[in-house]
Amino acid sequence: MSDLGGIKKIGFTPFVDFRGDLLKIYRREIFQDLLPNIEEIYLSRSDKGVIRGMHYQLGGKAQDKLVYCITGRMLDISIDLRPGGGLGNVHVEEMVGGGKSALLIPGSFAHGVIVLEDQTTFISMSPQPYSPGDERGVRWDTLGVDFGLSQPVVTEKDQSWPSLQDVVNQLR
Ligand SMILES: Cc1cn([C@H]2C[C@H](O)[C@@H](COP(=O)(O)OP(=O)(O)O[C@H]3O[C@@H](C)C(=O)[C@@H](O)[C@H]3O)O2)c(=O)[nH]c1=O
Repeated sequence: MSDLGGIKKIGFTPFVDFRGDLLKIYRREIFQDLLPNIEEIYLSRSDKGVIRGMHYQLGGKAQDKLVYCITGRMLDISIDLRPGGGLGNVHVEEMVGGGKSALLIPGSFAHGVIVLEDQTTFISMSPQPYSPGDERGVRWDTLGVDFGLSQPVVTEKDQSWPSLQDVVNQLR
């Protein structure tokens, strides 16, 4: 397990045999301090150019996420919203389907994905429930990163979040 400025990257060793392989992406024993119980699991599928996020839930409703890319390819984006030196730091991690690692993103980070290939799917597991009334966001095109997207596919909700700078100023 490696620490990427507050985000954890968890490596797995697949069990491989002549039929294919088996990858265990959650074991309570390994996650007992970080993610002892899973409350919700969802699967998300998107085509190339889709942007989801960058979402977070307020205070007591903050949602930790264990994210694993099953098929396709995507950029996983985490934004540090903890008060302190790292506030506003953006971490971009490319994830490929069937890869050997997952990311654990604490609820104190905003999270989103930028999808690089059609039929990209990922699984997300959380120990806290989705709480739409407590959801907030950061607008994807204010992160200071050029994602080189020619035709972004984004919801009205996600296009109308405040800029990263505004969110940072609010949290300072
Ligand atoms: C995420 C989520 C959505 N929904 C519903 C609400 C809505 O009708 C529909 C689509 O919701 P959204 O547009 O918010 O879905 P989406 O933009 O995919 O939101 C997700 O983005 C990724 C990057 C994350 O990190 C997640 O935590 C979550 O915020 O699904 C749930 O019922 N439970 C959930 O946990």
